[in-house]
Amino acid sequence: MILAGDVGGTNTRLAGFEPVAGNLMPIVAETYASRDHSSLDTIVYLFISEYRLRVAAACFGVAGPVRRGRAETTNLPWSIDANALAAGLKLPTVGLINDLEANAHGIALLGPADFAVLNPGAADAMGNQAVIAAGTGLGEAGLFWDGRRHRPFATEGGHSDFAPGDALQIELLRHLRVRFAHVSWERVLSGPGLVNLYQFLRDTGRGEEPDWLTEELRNHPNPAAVISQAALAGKSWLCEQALDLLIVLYGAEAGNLALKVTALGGVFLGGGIAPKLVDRLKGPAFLEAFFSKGRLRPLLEAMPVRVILNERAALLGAAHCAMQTLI
Ligand SMILES: Nc1ncnc2c1ncn2[C@@H]1O[C@H](COP(=O)(O)OP(=O)(O)OP(=O)(O)O)[C@@H](O)[C@H]1O
Repeated sequence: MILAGDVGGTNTRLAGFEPVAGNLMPIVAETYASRDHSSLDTIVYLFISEYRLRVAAACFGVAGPVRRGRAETTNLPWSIDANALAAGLKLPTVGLINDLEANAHGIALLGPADFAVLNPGAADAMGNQAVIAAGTGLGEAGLFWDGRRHRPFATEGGHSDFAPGDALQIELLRHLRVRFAHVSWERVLSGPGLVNLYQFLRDTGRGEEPDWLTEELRNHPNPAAVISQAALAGKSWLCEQALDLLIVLYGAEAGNLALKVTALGGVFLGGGIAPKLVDRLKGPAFLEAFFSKGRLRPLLEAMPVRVILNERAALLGAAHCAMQTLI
């Protein structure tokens, strides 16, 4: 059995796959609330004992930078050590990679039904690719095209400086600088980022917060979902403004990443938030922000842009990396 993990600030997804004729057949899968557990190791041993798995190879994609087989997860108080996991699993090695790198490995294993197309791009699109994923945090990765295949690499681009694009966003940056010494893209483009956008609009007098919303935001464990669901249902003008701003910022930063890796082979939106907002992402605001890069606009228009709808993309990518160690 191949054990794969996608370790995020909110969700830790684990799955067991059987390699069948070079393909990965999913056998068992489970999603755990990351914050309910003290470490990844605890969840891994729980999963293995629950399903009585015999693990031949393992790889985990984790939300944070990985250095020399170790990772401190950015939005969780966890330290992950590949050697300790390997010893616990009685394996010679365990793969530990960034979760967006795992996502990037997973893209080649998906089919057309796993994507929603936002921009078709050039018919002969080829070259580097990029993945950007807003979730609990903001992950970004590139896929270098070596002339024969794509080679994924992790970045920490989500922690680069937020660059405002208009007067409202300049005001947003000023507002957030009071709270955060460093205002990264993650502070405005993620689940907690949506809450920051909403609070900015509310606290700068852009609209009234009705009592029912105050109540829901106070009591709900997932305020980002409250805001986006109220926006999609047309129940709150303030929430709609916050969601509209998130969509514009998603387009702007996806375009920044696309320029940085010259992603003529395509840009992919991963993570848990994009699939919930596909209809909004298909509206004109996302692509307009993606394209609006001055003289390079035609280059961006040639790039295919797709949302990854399959929530197991990173798991598949991690499983694929683990399978390579068996060959
Ligand atoms: N309907 C929704 N609209 C907007 N945000 C949402 C919605 N539902 C959940 N979220 C937010 O999505 C985030 C979780 O995303 P995801 O499922 O990608 O988690 P994750 O893999 O643990 O994250 P990461 O890998 O970024 O650490 C949470 O911050 C949550 O508040």
